[in-house]
Amino acid sequence: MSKIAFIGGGNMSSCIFDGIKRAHKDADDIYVSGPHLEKLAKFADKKAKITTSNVEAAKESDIIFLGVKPQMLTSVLQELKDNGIDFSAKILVSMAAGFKIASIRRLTAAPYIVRIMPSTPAKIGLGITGIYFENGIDDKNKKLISSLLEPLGMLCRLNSEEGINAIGALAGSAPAFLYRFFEAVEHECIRYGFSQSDARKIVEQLGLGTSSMVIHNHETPISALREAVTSKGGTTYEGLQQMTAFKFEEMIEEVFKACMKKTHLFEEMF
Ligand SMILES: NC(=O)C1=CN([C@@H]2O[C@H](COP(=O)(O)OP(=O)(O)OC[C@H]3O[C@@H](n4cnc5c(N)ncnc54)[C@H](O)[C@@H]3O)[C@@H](O)[C@H]2O)C=CC1
Ligand SMILES: O=C(O)[C@@H]1CCC=N1
Repeated sequence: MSKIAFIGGGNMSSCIFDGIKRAHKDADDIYVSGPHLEKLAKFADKKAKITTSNVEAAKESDIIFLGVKPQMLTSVLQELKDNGIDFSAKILVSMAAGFKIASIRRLTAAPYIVRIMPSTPAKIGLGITGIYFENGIDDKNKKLISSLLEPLGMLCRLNSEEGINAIGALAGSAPAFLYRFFEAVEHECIRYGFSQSDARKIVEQLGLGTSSMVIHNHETPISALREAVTSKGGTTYEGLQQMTAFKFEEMIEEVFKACMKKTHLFEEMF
């Protein structure tokens, strides 16, 4: 097994780390670095080598996952470069939104760079992870990196970095938008007299039942599933009319546009 490091031990690194540990029982000695050793204790409990030195983690590894926020990545890469890390035989795997391969290469001169875009449901093996391999990464390494990410759920191979940007919005950010919908329904449950605990259970079952209906009726257009709920002259129709009046589809379009705009702004900044 190649030696693996995570620079930054936050949410996403933790999801990927756990996935690797689930699927690759031989993946010992994974390095995780971050500024606060106490915050890395959960990795140490799972036999990771934890350190406050990004340089040490990078030096000791063949595959380096970059798990810091985009705003931190320039200084982290600069630090590695300034400390003499030789990237020529290493693979950098960046999960940062809006941080292009060209920018990573400018800072490191690394020849092998992969961009990935995970999502938090990866924590329970139900994520969607976008992956973009640049030319130059051989099939063996493509297979290896893919095998590290497959435990996270669906792996979506993309042909461009713009594809990574899109999947970042459509799959990376979208859980936040669905949570916002769930929060609003939970709020309505309470308005109509349900306890907080019952409201939560209703939202959980609503999400599970509805997405399961979509999955179990794979050949059926989602619009047909909606129509099956909407009795002619009935109550659902009135609710949907309100969604139309509030320009629901236009709102969703604007939501994703805003994500993409920020991603492109990041790309110009870094
Ligand atoms: N949270 C999400 O749903 C998704 C996040 N991403 C990307 O994943 C990356 C990480 O995001 P999260 O895990 O959500 O953030 P996070 O805030 O949970 O993790 C970032 C980690 O970096 C560490 N850190 C800060 N400065 C550092 C330094 N100088 N050296 C080493 N470590 C340092 C922090 O202590 C923290 O543990 C970001 O680039 C983000 O764009 C991508 C897709 C989805
Ligand atoms: O909010 C963000 O910037 C990251 C990228 C996709 C999901 N979370």
